[in-house]
This record gives sequence, structure tokens and C-alpha cells, in this order.
Amino acid sequence: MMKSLCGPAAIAALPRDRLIGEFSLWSADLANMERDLKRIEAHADIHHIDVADARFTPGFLFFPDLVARIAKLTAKPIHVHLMVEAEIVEAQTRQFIGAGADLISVHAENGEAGLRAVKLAHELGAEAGVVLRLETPVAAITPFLSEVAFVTLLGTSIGVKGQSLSEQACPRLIEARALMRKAGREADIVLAADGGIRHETVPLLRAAGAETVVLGSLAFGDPDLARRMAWLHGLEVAA
Ligand SMILES: O=C(CO)[C@@H](O)[C@H](O)COP(=O)(O)O
Repeated sequence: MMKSLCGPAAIAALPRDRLIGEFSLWSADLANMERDLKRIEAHADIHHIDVADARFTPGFLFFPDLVARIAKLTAKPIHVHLMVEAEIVEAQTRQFIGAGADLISVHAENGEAGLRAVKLAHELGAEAGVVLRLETPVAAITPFLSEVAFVTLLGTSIGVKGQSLSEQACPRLIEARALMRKAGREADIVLAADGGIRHETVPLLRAAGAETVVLGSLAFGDPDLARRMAWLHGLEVAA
């Protein structure tokens, strides 16, 4: 399937006047990925692919050849979330951009190596973002703010699906937005919430300033995706 836009242009073209639906392919039926990609193609704004190294995270998730195959089956942008140790983040950035990622998000906990990976992503023609574990102080995103187009805050423990949203998730989004504003980048950066995305939590996250939610079971478990996405797109942000 041909993409009309790739890399930074694809990310810049995401809608900013409504909530963005980012679909987490970890929550697809992994034995029927092609079928699920066809089902969500008209509904997803962006695909979210979790990559985990079983060191930064409890287990392994996704790999470049699989992402390259997925990239051939969709025209939607691909966001690769690298949940990996600092020593491999640059190599993984290179490999997943080679596989077709439009946007690579690295963890702020990777420090200087994460910043180098962001620069590398740009050099390789991709967009870059930063992600934060739930337990890391929000201020850790600050060194990344001048460089990234996405800030993603985890609302649950890293690398485990099916969890409930932490009470800290909404205050942390508000804090992240204040830092984006202070850095003069509020209009340029998309603020995303990942983990614990449920029917009851999406309005709360939206009201706290989330512009994107990473949908797992809420999307893949819904038999009526058109209705689910119409509901999601209609949620207002707090004044
Ligand atoms: O990374 C995560 C969760 O941390 C998501 O990408 C999962 O896909 C979420 O699945 P659900 O818990 O919403 O079913």
C-alpha cells in the first residue's frame, strides 16, 4: 500500500482539532495481523508499535522484519515506541527506521543516548518523540522538548497491557503541557497518553490535555469501530 506522506510530513499532517486515534498493534490478533490491519485502516490515524528488549521491560515485543512487513500493508504512519536500554537505542532507531517507521519515540530515561537517537532519527528522515515511564519525574522530558514532535506519557507500568490507569496520569499530562508551553513548543508537540486507555479514562485524559490516546483493547475489542471512533473524535478538550 502506498503512503502519500512519510516521516515528519506524515506526522505534521495528523489532525490537531480532535483526539488522534493511535492503534497499538500489540493488542491486535497477532495471528491475524493482516486481517486486523485491514479492519482498522479506515479508523486509525497512526499505528503504534511497542518494541521491548526484555531488559528495560518485562518481555520482548516486535522486531524490524515484522515492522517492515506491517509497513507494506498500511498507508497510515507508523510510530515505533522503543522501550530499550540506552546502549542499544541508537542501533534500534536505525533498524526500525529502515523497516519503515515514520516516528521513533525513545525513553527520556535513556538520557544522552536517547538525545543522540532523536538526532539520528532526524538525520535518517524520520520524526522523533520522547516517552516517559510512569515513575520518572515529568521534568525528565525537558532536554528533549526542543527536538521532538511527540511527547508520550505512560499511564501504567511499562511493558504490560491490561492495566488500570494510574491516578498520577492526568496530573502528569498537565505538568508535561506546562513544560511544553514554557519551552515555547506547545503548538508543535503532540501530547499522547499510553496505557490504561478505557471508555471511562479517555474523557479524563482528554480533559487533562491528551491529544492522542494509544488504543489497545478499547479499539481491537470493539465490534463497532466506526461508532467508537466517532465517540473518540467528539470528545472536547478542557477550556
Ligand atoms: O503499551 C501499552 C500498554 O502499556 C499499549 O500499547 C497496549 O496495547 C495497551 O493495551 P490495553 O491495556 O489498552 O488493552
